[in-house]
Amino acid sequence: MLLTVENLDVCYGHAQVLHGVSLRLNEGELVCVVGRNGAGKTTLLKTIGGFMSPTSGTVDFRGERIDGIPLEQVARMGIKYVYQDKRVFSELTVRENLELAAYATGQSLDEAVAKVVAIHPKMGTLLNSKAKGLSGGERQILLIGRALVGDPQLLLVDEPTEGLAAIIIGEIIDILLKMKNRITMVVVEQNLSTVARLADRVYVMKEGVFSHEIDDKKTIANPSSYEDQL
Ligand SMILES: Nc1ncnc2c1ncn2[C@@H]1O[C@H](COP(=O)(O)OP(=O)(O)OP(=O)(O)O)[C@@H](O)[C@H]1O
Repeated sequence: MLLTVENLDVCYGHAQVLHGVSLRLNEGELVCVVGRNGAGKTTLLKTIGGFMSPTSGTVDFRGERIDGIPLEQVARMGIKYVYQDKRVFSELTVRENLELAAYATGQSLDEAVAKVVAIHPKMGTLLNSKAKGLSGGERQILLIGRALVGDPQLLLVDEPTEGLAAIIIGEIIDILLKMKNRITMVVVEQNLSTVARLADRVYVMKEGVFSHEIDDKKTIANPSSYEDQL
């Protein structure tokens, strides 16, 4: 098991948002977490990624406890978080955005550029463009490529298709499919047709609790069969 989350309780102040959440993830798997707005999906990713500490429960990564350890240490262990907000360093060029990621991980700029070009060759023609001029889809691709710099072992991807046009969503799904099996991923998604194409396993989150786990490929591919569980 690459990641084991056991009985996680997480609070913002006095408000408890996650209640006894447990999740396991094998190496190479792509697991989707689905649920309505406010269900607690982002909070779960933030807790795994070291941005928040649980009030109780544990997070184990490669057999080591990582809950409550400093964020930089979690990142160094090979867990990267792709934020929901699609924020890049907009005044910097694509190349400079990658340079920052390269610097932070000790990889060379060439290696960092190669990572993003490998998932989306067109990015090679945009290296000198300011990131603020990128489309929403290109920005998301830059963020995913940037997260791959340093060769993480686990990628936490928060709503990668949110706010994007259907044709771009298709491109993002193709990129995630290309990465599948090479890197283990937890992807939070509200768009069930995206989930149907991507997921090996699905957790349905409702009001801070995992209400269902779906591991049958046929069921996953037929989202209308589980949309009423959201
Ligand atoms: N910083 C915060 N302080 C207080 N409450 C918060 C904070 N962030 C989130 N919450 C609350 O925690 C609950 C879960 O939020 P979370 O963002 O994890 O849900 P989500 O399933 O990811 O939803 P979304 O799709 O809207 O991002 C919500 O009720 C939200 O209002």
